[in-house]
Amino acid sequence: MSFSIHPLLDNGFKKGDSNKSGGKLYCHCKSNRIEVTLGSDTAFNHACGCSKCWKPKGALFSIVGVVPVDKVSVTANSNKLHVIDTSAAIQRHACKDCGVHMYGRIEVDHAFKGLDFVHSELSDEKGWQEPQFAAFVSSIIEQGFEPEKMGDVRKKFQGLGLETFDCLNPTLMDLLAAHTAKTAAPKAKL
Ligand SMILES: N[C@@H](CCC(=O)N[C@@H](CS)C(=O)NCC(=O)O)C(=O)O
Ligand SMILES: [Zn+2]
Ligand SMILES: [Zn+2]
Repeated sequence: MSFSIHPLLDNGFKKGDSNKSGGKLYCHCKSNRIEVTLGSDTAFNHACGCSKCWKPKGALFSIVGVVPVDKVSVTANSNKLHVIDTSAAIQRHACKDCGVHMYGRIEVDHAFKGLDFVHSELSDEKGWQEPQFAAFVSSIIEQGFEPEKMGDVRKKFQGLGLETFDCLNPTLMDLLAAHTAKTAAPKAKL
C-alpha cells in the first residue's frame, strides 16, 4: 500500500488491557521532555483524519482518545507547553520545541468539556485502549490526499475491524447533538 494510515495500525493492532489504569506520556524532545501523567486509560480512542490533531510523521491519521481532566497532570517541563490555536474548541497544548500535542482541553461550553484529548502512543507502555473507529476520514482530502484512493483507505480500516465516519461516530455525534438541543432556545418536541 502506498500510504500509511498510522504506524501503529498499518500492520494490525492488539486489543488493550482492560485493567490499564494510566501511565506517562512524553513529548519527542531528546532532552527536557515534557511529561504528562494520566491517572486512567483513554476512552473513545480513535483514528482522526482531521487537520488539527497531532499525527506522527508520514501518518494520514492521528490516534486520539479522552481522559477526565482531573486524571491529567503535567509532571515535568510544563514551561515548554503552549496552546497552538487559542480560537479552537479544543485547546491543544503542544511542545514549543518538538511540536507534539500533549493534551487538548475544552474550556468553553461543550458536550465534551471535562475530558482531555490525548495520544496514548506518547507512552512507552503497552496495554492502552485500542482504537474503536475512524473519524473525519474524508478530511484527509483537504490535506492533499488523492480522493481516488479513499476507497483503499476505507477498506484498510474495514480490514482492521474499524468503522469509518466523516465526522465522529454515532455515540459521540448523539452526545454533541443532545448538548446542542439542551443549550439551544426551546423548541417544540419532535
Ligand atoms: N475538516 C476539518 C475538521 C476539523 C474538525 O472539526 N476536527 C474535529 C475533530 S478533532 C473537532 O472536534 N475539532 C474541534 C477543535 O479542533 O477544536 C479539518 O480537517 O480541519
Ligand atoms: Zn518536545
Ligand atoms: Zn481531529
